[in-house]
Amino acid sequence: MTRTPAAPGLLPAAPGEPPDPEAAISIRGLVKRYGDRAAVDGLDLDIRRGEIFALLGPNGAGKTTTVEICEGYRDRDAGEVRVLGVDPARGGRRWKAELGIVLQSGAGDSQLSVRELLSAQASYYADPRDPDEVLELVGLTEKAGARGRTLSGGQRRRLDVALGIVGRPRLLFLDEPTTGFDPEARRQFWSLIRSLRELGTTMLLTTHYLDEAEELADRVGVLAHGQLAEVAVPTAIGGRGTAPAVVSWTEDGARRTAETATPTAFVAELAARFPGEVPDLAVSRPTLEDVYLKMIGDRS
Ligand SMILES: Nc1ncnc2c1ncn2[C@@H]1O[C@H](COP(=O)(O)OP(=O)(O)OP(=O)(O)O)[C@@H](O)[C@H]1O
Repeated sequence: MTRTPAAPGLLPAAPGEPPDPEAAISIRGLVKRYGDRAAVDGLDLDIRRGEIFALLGPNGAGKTTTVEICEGYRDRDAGEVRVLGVDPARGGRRWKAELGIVLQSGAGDSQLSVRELLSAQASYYADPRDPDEVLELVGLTEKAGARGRTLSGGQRRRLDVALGIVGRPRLLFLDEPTTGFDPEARRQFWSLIRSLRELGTTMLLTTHYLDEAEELADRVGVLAHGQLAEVAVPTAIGGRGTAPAVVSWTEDGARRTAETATPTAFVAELAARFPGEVPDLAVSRPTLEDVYLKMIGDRS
């Protein structure tokens, strides 16, 4: 099979070819059945080192199953999987130490202080990050002495992330990381994730927040019925990059809209009809949420 040249990190997974040893995660023909139902049904996926990859999909699509197989927590029925070059079914302690896992359920109920929890976690690793630096990175320095159970929901999630990264993982799994965050906390969390990317951490993110995927991910993959419907950069998925723009404005007291492939020319013509500003002018393209809902709808 020939591959089309693409920018690094954009090559599609190649069904039928062996797993890519250079990839952070390489999956070929993955199948996982529960009874006679396939939760994952022949999945091919490569996640490049250093990228943030968002795995999207409706409830029950197979995201958690896929991620837990990659983490070594679930077995598989068929297919090949390599995570940092190792089959997760046979991953030992050294391999596990290179993974960071931020689960949905927090670790915040402890009687230990935030710093004690982090120091305890750091002690499991050969080359951990300095717990105080991690607290700074996640914005919890002021809570270092607080007991886990006294933290707010958003602070607990930050603590979860801190626990996930203190071992200096090369690959970080983030499962619904910002559920329950207020808008400001989400923005702060996003900037934390970007800082981790700059430090070279590969991240696999599962989220139901499409704006989050759009903000953070280098590529997104849409999973439906245990198969990948599409993998692309967020701006191109579902034909977004070439979809017509929708121009809307107010004229004669009514809201007008028009679809056009040449919005610049359209707006120029429109501008010529009005003496000043075009009232309430807006130009939009389909959002990631628009195309995602269409893709999911087409497959249900
Ligand atoms: N331990 C299990 N036993 C039986 N069926 C399971 C088990 N775990 C998952 N399933 C089924 O496999 C399918 C995929 O589940 P999975 O948890 O991977 O989906 P998901 O994409 O992570 O969903 P969500 O967005 O709701 O977390 C679902 O139909 C689910 O009911």
